[in-house]
Amino acid sequence: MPLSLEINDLVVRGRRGGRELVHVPHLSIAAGEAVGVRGPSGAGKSSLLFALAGLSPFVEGEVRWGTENIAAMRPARAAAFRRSHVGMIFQDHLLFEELGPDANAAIAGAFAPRAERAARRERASAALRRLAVPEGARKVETFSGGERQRVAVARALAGAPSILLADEPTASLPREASVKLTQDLLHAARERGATLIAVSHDLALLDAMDRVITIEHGRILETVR
Ligand SMILES: Nc1ncnc2c1ncn2[C@@H]1O[C@H](COP(=O)(O)OP(=O)(O)OP(=O)(O)O)[C@@H](O)[C@H]1O
Repeated sequence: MPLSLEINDLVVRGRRGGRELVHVPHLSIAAGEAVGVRGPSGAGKSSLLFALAGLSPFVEGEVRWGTENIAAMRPARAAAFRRSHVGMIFQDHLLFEELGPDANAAIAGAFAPRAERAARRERASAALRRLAVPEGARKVETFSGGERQRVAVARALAGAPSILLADEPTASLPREASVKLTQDLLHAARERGATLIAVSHDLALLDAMDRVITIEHGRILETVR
């Protein structure tokens, strides 16, 4: 189910009573929209992304996905919401080095009920094939940067998410590979009607988005369509 995002009076802090890392008075993103987030290092882009995923412990205000305010959820509820709706691609991938691509991509289903586990494995394999990740039992520790990035994308897609949150998904990839990954990511999001929010410095990626938001010092400076 496609989900829109509505942010109201969002403040993210690194610790209780600490300084504001992010302050967004208002932001609306339509269901199925693809939005890029850019800004200098330390601007608060990752902090915003984590808050959107309900992964920041010190938030005030509303982060409403559809009718649900993830900023007000207890950690266990937020985790359940993420499992059902959110696919995340982290800046440093966070892969399990000792496992192969299939196990990595399907990992979130490891503790799911049997039927869901099978469905997730199926979607993980389909995503790996479509992203042309080398098959087989090789551990991902032997994978190149681009291959690892594609495993991380496949893992995000394996949960059939309605929300895709990506932190620098094309970082450190050569131009051709980053263009391809951007296309794959957009295609996967559009196919599902998923809302895509991608933090990036990559101009080609930003250019491919419906809208680009610029953040500086934790504040939205401008929005360009
Ligand atoms: N838990 C925390 N406690 C205190 N400060 C934090 C915490 N997490 C991040 N920060 C600070 O908040 C600011 C924003 O960090 P963030 O990682 O969100 O920036 P970014 O825009 O994603 O940067 P980059 O492009 O370098 O990844 C930085 O100054 C960072 O040092």
